[in-house]
Amino acid sequence: MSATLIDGKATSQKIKSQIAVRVEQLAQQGIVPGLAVVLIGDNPASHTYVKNKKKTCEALGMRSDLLEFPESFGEGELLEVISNLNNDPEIHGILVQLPLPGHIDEFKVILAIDPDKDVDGFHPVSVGNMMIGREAFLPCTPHGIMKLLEEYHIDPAGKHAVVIGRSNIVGKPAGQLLLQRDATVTYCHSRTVDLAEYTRKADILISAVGRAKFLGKEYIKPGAVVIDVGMNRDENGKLCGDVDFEDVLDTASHITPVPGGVGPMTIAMLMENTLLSAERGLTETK
Ligand SMILES: NC(=O)C1=CN([C@@H]2O[C@H](COP(=O)(O)OP(=O)(O)OC[C@H]3O[C@@H](n4cnc5c(N)ncnc54)[C@H](OP(=O)(O)O)[C@@H]3O)[C@@H](O)[C@H]2O)C=CC1
Ligand SMILES: Nc1nc(=O)c2c([nH]1)NC[C@@H]1CN(c3ccc(C(=O)N[C@@H](CCC(=O)O)C(=O)O)cc3)C=[N+]21
Ligand SMILES: [Mg+2]
Repeated sequence: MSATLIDGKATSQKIKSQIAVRVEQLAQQGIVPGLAVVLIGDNPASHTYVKNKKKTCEALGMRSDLLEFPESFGEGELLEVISNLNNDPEIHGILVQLPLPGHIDEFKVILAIDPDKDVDGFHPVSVGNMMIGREAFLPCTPHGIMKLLEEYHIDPAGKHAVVIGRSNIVGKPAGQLLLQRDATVTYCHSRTVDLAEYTRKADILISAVGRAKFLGKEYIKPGAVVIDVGMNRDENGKLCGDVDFEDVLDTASHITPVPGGVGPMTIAMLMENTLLSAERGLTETK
């Protein structure tokens, strides 16, 4: 039996068409959701993602400003850019593409973003609100994963979810959102002893490691749902995930492809957060 493909591309299209309707409703009130993407340096992968975000914004009738600066851009200058965006009423969302050059303190930069415009969900206020189950901008990749599970009627309640990776932007919040949906959650990371011992007990396996074809079928419990967050290049330079897709196809019950799985959902959730921010501006006076 071959696993069911979890189609992130199709699911993200569906979500984006719903977003487009709401963008149109806002337009009738003279509001255009605006996202500012700040990109420092010339990491080619970052450029691809950022272009993707801009294209999607425009397709949905949203405004997207790309602010590009050289690798040598100073921390103080960046903080000033953010302060200006915080005060710009036409900007509803601010995304600073990570990673930042080594001379810039990432935490300081995230802290400078107005939590009301924190569409990445990386600000400690957003993280804290998410942790205690209050309203917050949810981090896009973990939120996208939850939407995929929902779309495929996979209820995490009572399941054992194993998350490989504990970064602040993917692994850690992914485990939290699964916990909120009543999964029993195990985190694994580079210091985990005998990884397969854990992953073979996973009903839902989330891999956010960043190593090409890291997981073969010996890591997978028969019938498991496999969510592959990894974005890697294989030996031929082709985009691939952490999971050896072909190898696990007969073991897993569901699997996300790379590309076409989690990635497109991340972008869709970013658009949704930006829209939500613009909609909130209507009901709140500041
Ligand atoms: N599809 C999408 O939308 C997105 C995809 N990505 C991709 O997801 C991947 C992860 O991203 P990110 O979380 O930012 O990456 P990080 O490098 O920040 O985190 C990687 C995690 O994997 C763990 N790890 C590394 N080696 C092993 C190992 N041998 N066994 C078990 N765990 C290990 C690390 O452990 P430790 O903490 O101990 O170092 C760390 O927690 C990347 O490929 C990235 O490109 C990222 C964001 C969005
Ligand atoms: N502040 C910040 N926020 C982020 O959300 C953020 C970031 N920094 N830094 C980098 C990571 C990575 N990330 C991806 C988003 C979309 C795809 C995506 O669309 N992937 C497509 C393929 C893209 C391609 O063809 O290259 C897919 O999987 O189908 C991938 C990766 C967001 N990130
Ligand atoms: Mg840095």
